[in-house]
Amino acid sequence: MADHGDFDIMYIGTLHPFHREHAQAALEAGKHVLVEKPFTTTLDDALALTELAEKKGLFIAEGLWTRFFPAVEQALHMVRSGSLGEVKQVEADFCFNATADGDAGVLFNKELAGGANFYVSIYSLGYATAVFGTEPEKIIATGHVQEGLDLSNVVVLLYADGKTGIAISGMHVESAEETRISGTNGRITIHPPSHCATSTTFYGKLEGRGNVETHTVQFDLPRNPPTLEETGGFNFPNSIGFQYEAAAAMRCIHAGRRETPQYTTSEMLGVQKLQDQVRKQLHERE
Ligand SMILES: NC(=O)C1=CN([C@@H]2O[C@H](COP(=O)(O)OP(=O)(O)OC[C@H]3O[C@@H](n4cnc5c(N)ncnc54)[C@H](OP(=O)(O)O)[C@@H]3O)[C@@H](O)[C@H]2O)C=CC1
Ligand SMILES: O=C1OC[C@@H](O)[C@H](O)[C@H]1O
Repeated sequence: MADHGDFDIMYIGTLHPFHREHAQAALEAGKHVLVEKPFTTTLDDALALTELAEKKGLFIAEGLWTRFFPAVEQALHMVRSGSLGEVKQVEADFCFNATADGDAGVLFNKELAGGANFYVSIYSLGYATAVFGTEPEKIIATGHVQEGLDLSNVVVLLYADGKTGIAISGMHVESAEETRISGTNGRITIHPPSHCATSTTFYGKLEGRGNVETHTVQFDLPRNPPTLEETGGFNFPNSIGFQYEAAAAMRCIHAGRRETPQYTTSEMLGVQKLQDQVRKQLHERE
């Protein structure tokens, strides 16, 4: 397909163990690539792909669609512009009961790189790295692992200056899926489903302990196509918001950029490195 199609970019949405091979084939055929999460299943594979993209002068990104939702961009802008004071804590979770979904087979298949870490951890971990970066002083990961598959995991990232990121992921319960980012002058909540959020609330500290002013922002999603019902509908919440990521990739390619500013290659590789450490710790515990 990569060798024969008249198109610029390939979106790799295949099963986890095939991402490297399929993205590599696309790059070798001269196509830009947007790869579904997890970008690859090992750091070595991630490095091989990004090096190849660089050599070929092609755009490459992991499709962490969360980063392109306007609500998330707004929240991260507030964090970076100092509205919360000095940010010290990020708490994020994403757990869902995978057994309640129809086709959960691959999620419980070790050979297909199933498990909570590969499937959803990027969403909660990605909030910590968006705020504090990918070089914590210490990372502690633990979870419930059965026969090589993590059903749930908790990752604590300790950064310099008393900063902490907490990322919880699982395939076992329906969690709140709310992200809280707290600073010395206030906090911001990215409301559920925070991996594809459409609203945030800022709580700014006022004089006196516990007194806050609140400001909620709501972003409308793009409209669903009129043919959605005929084509079977979406499987997951806010899926129409996938177009934010697609539009960002298109803008980058038109501008000759090889990565997105919302989720740079350097951050993505840093996350892959952390993920390798998380999996090592998770599986040591089994
Ligand atoms: N961002 C998001 O919202 C979501 C992201 N994902 C991610 O998307 C990716 C795919 O997951 P999901 O859509 O659930 O998986 P599916 O099983 O629904 O789809 C996988 C696709 O890959 C194809 N495929 C499987 N094996 C091969 C192969 N060896 N060569 C070529 N094509 C192959 C399948 O083709 P065929 O049908 O012909 O077998 C199918 O079209 C994963 O990385 C997952 O984590 C998943 C859900 C939501
Ligand atoms: O990546 C994903 O996997 C789990 C889904 O529930 C979620 O919507 C999707 O983004």
